[in-house]
Amino acid sequence: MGILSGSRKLEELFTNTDALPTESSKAQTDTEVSVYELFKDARDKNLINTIKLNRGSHIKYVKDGLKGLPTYLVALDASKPWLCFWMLYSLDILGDELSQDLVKKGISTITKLQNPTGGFGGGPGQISHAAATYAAINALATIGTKEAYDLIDRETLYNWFLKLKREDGSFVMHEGGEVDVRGAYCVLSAATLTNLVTPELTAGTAEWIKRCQNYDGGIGGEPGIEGHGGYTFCGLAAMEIMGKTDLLDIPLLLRWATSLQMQLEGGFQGRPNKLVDGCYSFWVGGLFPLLEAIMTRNLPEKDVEQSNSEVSKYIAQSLFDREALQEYILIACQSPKGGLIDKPKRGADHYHTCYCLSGLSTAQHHVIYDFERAKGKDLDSGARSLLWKDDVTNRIVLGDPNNLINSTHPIHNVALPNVRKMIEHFYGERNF
Ligand SMILES: CC(C)=CCC/C(C)=C/CC/C(C)=C/COP(=O)(O)OP(=O)(O)O
Ligand SMILES: [Zn+2]
Repeated sequence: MGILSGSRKLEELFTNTDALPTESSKAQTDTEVSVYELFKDARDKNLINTIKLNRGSHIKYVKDGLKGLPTYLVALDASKPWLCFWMLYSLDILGDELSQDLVKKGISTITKLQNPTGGFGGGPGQISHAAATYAAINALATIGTKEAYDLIDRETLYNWFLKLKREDGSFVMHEGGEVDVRGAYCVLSAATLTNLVTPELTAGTAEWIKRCQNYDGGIGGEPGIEGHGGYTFCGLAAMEIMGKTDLLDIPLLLRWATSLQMQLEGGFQGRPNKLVDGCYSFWVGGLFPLLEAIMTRNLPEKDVEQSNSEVSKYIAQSLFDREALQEYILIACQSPKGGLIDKPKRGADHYHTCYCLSGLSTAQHHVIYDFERAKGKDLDSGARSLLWKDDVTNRIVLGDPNNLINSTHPIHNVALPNVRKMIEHFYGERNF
């Protein structure tokens, strides 16, 4: 179906029959057929304004998953920290307080994954991996207790980070492993939360990520590779951590990202001409708070001060269709059995549950960078991560007002207060 180049509400699709797919243009893929039918049904029953997030059944899905964790772990043997993160984060963002028992289990699972030579593996006895380490640190941030923070051996972690670093500034995913932009993001996100970002760690990395941006604006896994939402998020967030987004072509990236929101579904593709998938609600949807902050920061002073200026108003109104994304997630991505999904007719899994919820949170909240507080100060990456705040005056909650979930941090994808708590723990009192 046609690519949505501007913001177009699905509501418009429902009231304007010209905008609906015609016999000749509709039903090009199974996803489009299912989504079309689901949306038509929702329109016929006038459900859009009362549509509900099935919070209770998603919480139950995650909790049942936690009970069955030993079974999952056979199939997903190398993904233990990811499962911990996806599940604990999903509960947290849905507003379900983590029980003492869960906190204890989370800490004991992650303790067993830490290697004496630094970093965390995907399972006990497995070599350390950048993605597993990122997930372990995010899970510990979500648990949010002193015991969770203090299990991290920062000295060996830092030395291991340096072992992943290559001369050209890129990072491998594990010793002897493949290079890609996920490595830079995973290392720098984890290093920011644990106060380990140094000039030695970041030397050359921004220049290497710049080489991963393509002619169309998207960022690929490594230089010369097609851009993809997952890698683009990693590249942009890593650049933001280093304060080096000026090296990227931001207008081109913005154009690429906006073109991935589909008119029919309201959800995002991960790259042009591919299918919409619920997880890109975060990997692509999550680019917009970062892009908004970067563009606002780059505005000439007069546009910022003049709050009614066209350009700052345009940026503040959001760069993507926040309602259409919520429609896709709420109508097409909720499994009737609990948990969230890639697209209709697929089964739920914990990865899609986590990233559909992160995307929902990003669409509901307007999380902004407090650049006024940053002005004129030379802040480290931890201090900059603390400057993100939830602009409560600009929330959009589609359907039932109880659909509102907690806000997530645009760089780390951990609930905002948990990022604050962990940074305050590792950096001490921040004076700015
Ligand atoms: C922090 C971290 C580890 C981030 C991971 C980011 C992420 C989701 C990367 C995706 C990589 C990729 C090329 C998927 C394409 O799969 P596909 O061809 O099956 O999917 P597509 O058709 O939707 O492109
Ligand atoms: Zn997916």
